[in-house]
Amino acid sequence: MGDDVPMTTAAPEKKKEEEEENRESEMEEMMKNAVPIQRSLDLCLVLETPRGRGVFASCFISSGTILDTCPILLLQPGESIPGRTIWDYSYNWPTPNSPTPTQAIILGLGSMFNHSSSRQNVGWRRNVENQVVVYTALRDVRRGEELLISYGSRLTFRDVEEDERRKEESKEEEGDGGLGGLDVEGLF
Ligand SMILES: C[S@@+](CC[C@H](N)C(=O)[O-])C[C@H]1O[C@@H](n2cnc3c(N)ncnc32)[C@H](O)[C@@H]1O
Repeated sequence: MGDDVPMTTAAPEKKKEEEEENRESEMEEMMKNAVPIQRSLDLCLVLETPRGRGVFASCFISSGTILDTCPILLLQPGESIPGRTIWDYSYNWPTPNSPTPTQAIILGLGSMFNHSSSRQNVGWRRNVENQVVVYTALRDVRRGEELLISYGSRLTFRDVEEDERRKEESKEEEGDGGLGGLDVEGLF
């Protein structure tokens, strides 16, 4: 008994190492398909604006900054969702095997960008392969300015900018003047 060599811990240790190596190579494999996410920390959500909730610059943002990379929820062609509201948060999305585009719900902050016909300062681009939308500052943006995209010309709601324009026009006719933009710099 005294001369017996005790069982070493080498076998379980080796097994552990192998498992760790396997985990690492599985992870490496998985990371080959990773989509890089770029986003700015200089954004905030303002809850009550004439357009509802909106995304604003909490610091100066320089032209060309990637503001966010948002994943999407792709709907099936022809898929219908009861209720209208969700469609206000969807974009047309090309589908490889279908002649007609389907709809995609934009997840994250992407769904919070409001529309402007004349003062948009954010551009967006679909990355169809990775199923993300990338939002980029089109010009320098001041702290406190709202970040606005274009939804195109077929709006499903009454555009506050139109109302503002009409108000300004009637003011101009009365001898007042100037088109104002929403600016919440005082809030920060
Ligand atoms: C994608 S959501 C944007 C986030 C929305 N403001 C919220 O609070 O959830 C689109 C909706 O925002 C509102 N909206 C966006 N731009 C607008 C604008 N220029 N005038 C009025 N409402 C606007 C409309 O209600 C529209 O259906």
